[in-house]
Amino acid sequence: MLDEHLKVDRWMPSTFTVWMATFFTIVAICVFTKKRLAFVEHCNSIPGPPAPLPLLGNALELLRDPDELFQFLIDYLHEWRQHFPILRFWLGPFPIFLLYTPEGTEALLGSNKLIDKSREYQYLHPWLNTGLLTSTGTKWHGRRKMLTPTFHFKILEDFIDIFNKQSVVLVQKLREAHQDMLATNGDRVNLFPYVARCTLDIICETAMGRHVDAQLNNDSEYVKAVCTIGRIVQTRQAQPWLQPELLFQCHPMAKTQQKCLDILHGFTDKVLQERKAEHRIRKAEELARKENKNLPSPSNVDDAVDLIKKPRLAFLDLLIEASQDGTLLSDLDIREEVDTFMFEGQDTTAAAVSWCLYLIGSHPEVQDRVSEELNLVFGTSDRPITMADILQLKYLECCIKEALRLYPSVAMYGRTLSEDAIIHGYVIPAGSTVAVIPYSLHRDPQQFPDPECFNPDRFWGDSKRSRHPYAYVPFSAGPRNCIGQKYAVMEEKVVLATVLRNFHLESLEKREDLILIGELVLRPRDGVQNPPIGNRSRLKGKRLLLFVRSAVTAYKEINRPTVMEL
Ligand code: HEM
Repeated sequence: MLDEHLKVDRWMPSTFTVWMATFFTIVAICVFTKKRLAFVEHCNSIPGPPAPLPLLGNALELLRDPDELFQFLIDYLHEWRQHFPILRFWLGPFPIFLLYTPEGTEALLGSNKLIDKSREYQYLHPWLNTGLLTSTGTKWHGRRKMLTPTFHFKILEDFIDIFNKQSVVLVQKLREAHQDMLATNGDRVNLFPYVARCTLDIICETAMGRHVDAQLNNDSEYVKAVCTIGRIVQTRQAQPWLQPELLFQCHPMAKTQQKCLDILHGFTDKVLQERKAEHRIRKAEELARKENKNLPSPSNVDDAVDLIKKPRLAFLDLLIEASQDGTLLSDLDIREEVDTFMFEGQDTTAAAVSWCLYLIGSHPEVQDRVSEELNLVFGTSDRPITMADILQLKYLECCIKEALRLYPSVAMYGRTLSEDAIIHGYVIPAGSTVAVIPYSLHRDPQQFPDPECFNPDRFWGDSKRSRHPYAYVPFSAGPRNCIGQKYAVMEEKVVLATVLRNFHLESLEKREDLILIGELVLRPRDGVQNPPIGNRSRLKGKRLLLFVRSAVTAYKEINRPTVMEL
């Protein structure tokens, strides 16, 4: 009995211990509060609106309908930039600093140290894990070095066939949509999903060497999963209560996400195993051929690229090659990179192509010049587009660049600072989120006079020389710029040229009437039809309109005028 009493006593803290624990807790709270107050005071010395509520900051001002949020932010920045070069907001207890000047953008993106992605990217982790887009530190450095050769010009050249093939399907699908529309006495078709399915087919074939045939079969499980998971990520980014993992797991969306992940990862894993088997056979054949013919080994990079480039390989094959039988990259490593390409390479290009079509369709004089250029390069032939053609389509390239200036596909990208950074003379403390807003940056009147005007000539010839190197960053810039930039511009050129060789476009919706949504990509609210998440289905209205006729009048009949929606 006594023994038991003593046992209990041993576990009871003495009064001294309680006093010490209380004392240290109070000291810790005081130190934390002092530090926090100094941090808040410091952040508040950087230009920004007052934070009306201590814990919520400016969150309530930003808690708006998604239809309004992007426009609100842009309008706010437009006013703010007249007075200050940087904008600080408080998102709850976290400060976020927005950049929209070339100098500020250079300070962030030009740094080799500030390469950590911001918190918002973590919702991509279930799908992409930590691939090139979401990784950091030594992992990112190693991967970037390893993946750069897979975007070599000679390898991209092989993809032109795929760009051509899928663009032709797009034209065929637009024709069918046009016919359906006539048959149902409609006057418009939503163009954006057609383009999105085309870019999905392209990235799937170039990244994995497999067809998902999104254009021919938009009921595909994989296609639906890609679209749905994109919606889930952007929903979580916009809704703070879905961000903590624990709360998210209680929401039905978590189940939907798991279903999508099973489909997406299952597909990539299956293709990976098939391609690895094909790779082994190819290697064995290559070895046999070499032994027979005693072929010399490659003497420089170009020869080496030549060697791995035949027959046409997808990015996945190049990763298998680079993995050195799993010693440098495991199957999981390869999967996260392929999934990253699938994510980064689809919506971004779909938005870029669609915006460019919309803008060209709004400016007849620009469209005339594009048509002239197309006639010059292709005459009356409807042959596929070659690399030589792509290099000649200079004015079309200016249109692509100017469309990306006005409507950059990635409306915002952010970093978490791993150390203090000095931007415009302000010390931005380590741990903060800093984001570049290309939409505003690209409208700096010093760099782009009359910034709202769609004028592709801004990019003609040497005109970009007079601009700050960080004034135009649709593909980001510095060490973490877009690895797929060349691929994207080549793809855009082929898709646009193919559509414009077949249709004449006329946009009916005025730019000032568009409602912009800045989610994973910048899109017009009523221009994209996404599959619903779970049971929620959103029916889209009809906003961005394109008036479509036959394009190259020299050799194609002019169809009855019709109207298409973007
Ligand atoms: C018009 C089309 C595209 C645009 C506007 C675009 C834009 C961007 C931007 C702004 C970033 C930086 C994001 C950040 O810092 O968080 C980025 C990164 C990246 N992009 Fe693209 N992109 C496009 C197409 C593509 C394509 C087609 C691919 C692949 C096939 C691709 C692959 C990547 C990857 C892997 C990264 C991460 C690079 C790194 O962190 O090292 N992108 N892209």
